[in-house]
Amino acid sequence: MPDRAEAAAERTTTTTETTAGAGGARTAPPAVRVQGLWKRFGEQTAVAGIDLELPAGRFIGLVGPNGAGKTTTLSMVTGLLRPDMGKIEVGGHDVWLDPVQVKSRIGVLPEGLRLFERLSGRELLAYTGRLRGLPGAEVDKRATQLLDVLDLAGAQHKLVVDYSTGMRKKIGLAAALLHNPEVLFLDEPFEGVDPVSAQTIRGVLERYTRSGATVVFSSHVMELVESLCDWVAVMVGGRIRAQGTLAEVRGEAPSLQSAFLDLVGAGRHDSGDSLDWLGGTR
Ligand SMILES: Nc1ncnc2c1ncn2[C@@H]1O[C@H](COP(=O)(O)OP(=O)(O)OP(=O)(O)O)[C@@H](O)[C@H]1O
Repeated sequence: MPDRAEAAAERTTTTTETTAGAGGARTAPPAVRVQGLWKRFGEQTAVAGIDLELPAGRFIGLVGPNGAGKTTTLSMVTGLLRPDMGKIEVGGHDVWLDPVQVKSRIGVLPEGLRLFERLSGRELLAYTGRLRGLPGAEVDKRATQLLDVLDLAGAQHKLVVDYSTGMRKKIGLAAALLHNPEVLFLDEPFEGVDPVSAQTIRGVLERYTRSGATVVFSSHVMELVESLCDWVAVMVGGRIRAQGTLAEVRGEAPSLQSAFLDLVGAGRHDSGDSLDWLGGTR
């Protein structure tokens, strides 16, 4: 009998969606399609031949333990890191053969976000908007709205170098959203963000996906993924262990956290009992 991890892996679904148009049913490409993706760093295999099909218009969580390969995967999918092997498409366009098409359609908030530190928040948005080819007046309007919604209006003239971790995440998110991308990729967007700002970011992202756009974000925080995402991919040791709707991946487990612990085999780890010298009387 398969264990819960195997059963969840078997629940993996293919999710090319069909939309009914005036001329009848047509197949919309998935937001992201990954086939046979590999990346090695020397002896270390970070991503071991994964296939992924992320449906459009969903809030998608990419979850996995430390070192699972999430950042490496997102870096390859967003055109920041060249794969050793494999094919990646975003909205039907090949990321590495058609990079301009892809980059005009995506927004990215990468891990270890590097920003133009000597610009103010507003200048950063103005610069990003012009790089994206938006007219100046439109950039001004959108920047003002984003700064307001993300509660950065008061800090808009401060240099980015002086921003806190959470403020950096928020200005990075504003820059990633400015051109209204079809797919938004976020690596740990809530890390270092206070609960009030997290709620604001959440509201912005929920509104964005309701309009038909796709969010793909990586996180370790299962409660967050469970409350935000309607579609989940679980990565362990460079491989995809399960992908599908939240309900499919959760299966019979009481929570995503519990399904995740089963999938990563957490029950087989020493949970600290061997540290018998730690604590107690000295
Ligand atoms: N530039 C690099 N050089 C060498 N090894 C790397 C490099 N980048 C990643 N790795 C290795 O690849 C594996 C996957 O790393 P990655 O950062 O993609 O994992 P992750 O799932 O994002 O982890 P975390 O949740 O801890 O951020 C790890 O073993 C890591 O040490």
